[in-house]
Amino acid sequence: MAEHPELSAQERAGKAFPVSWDQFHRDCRALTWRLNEVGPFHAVIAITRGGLVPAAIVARELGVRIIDTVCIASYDHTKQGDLKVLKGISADTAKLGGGTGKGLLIVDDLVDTGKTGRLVREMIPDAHFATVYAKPMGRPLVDTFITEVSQDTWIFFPWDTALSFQPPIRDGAA
Ligand SMILES: O=P(O)(O)OC[C@H]1O[C@H](OP(=O)(O)OP(=O)(O)O)[C@H](O)[C@@H]1O
Ligand SMILES: Nc1nc2[nH]cnc2c(=O)[nH]1
Ligand SMILES: [Mg+2]
Repeated sequence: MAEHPELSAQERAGKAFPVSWDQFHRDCRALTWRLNEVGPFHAVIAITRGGLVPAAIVARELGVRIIDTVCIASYDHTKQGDLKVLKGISADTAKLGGGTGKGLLIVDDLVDTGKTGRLVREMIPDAHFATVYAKPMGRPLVDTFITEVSQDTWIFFPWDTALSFQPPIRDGAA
């Protein structure tokens, strides 16, 4: 990853993994089937912003109505900078997790390098950490995930993309 610092993470990734709304919903439901065996959970904590969408689906399926956020900014589109915690978990949620996060479920869309996940884990080490997708570097940080993609893959989420014309494969389309 560090060989071409001038390139964005997406440019270094090379491979594209586009995910449709339909596929994402399906993968979130598959994630919930696994989490249902681990819970129950007192609350769901979404790592914003990407974690908001899976958190809504997972919380609906698990019947959890207490949803909190940890707001972290790092990637400026596709370049990762220093992580900034803009908002931590609320005092009410921290109390539900006994201070260490026991019985709390952290949800994010993906782990890549694992930097974001590691930061949140440090805040509440006993919480369960679930993501929909995982890349090898971040995978050891996650307790439950659905699909692993290679480190050189960039995942395109449906809220970041739109339908557009693609040239035929014969003419050089990816
Ligand atoms: O494992 P890492 O290398 O830390 O990367 C994973 C994080 O990167 C993305 O968030 P991003 O910082 O792009 O913010 P966003 O969720 O607001 O889009 C993604 O949603 C994860 O939270
Ligand atoms: N959309 C998106 N954001 C990321 N942030 C870190 N890795 C990724 C990725 O593969 N896709
Ligand atoms: Mg994110």
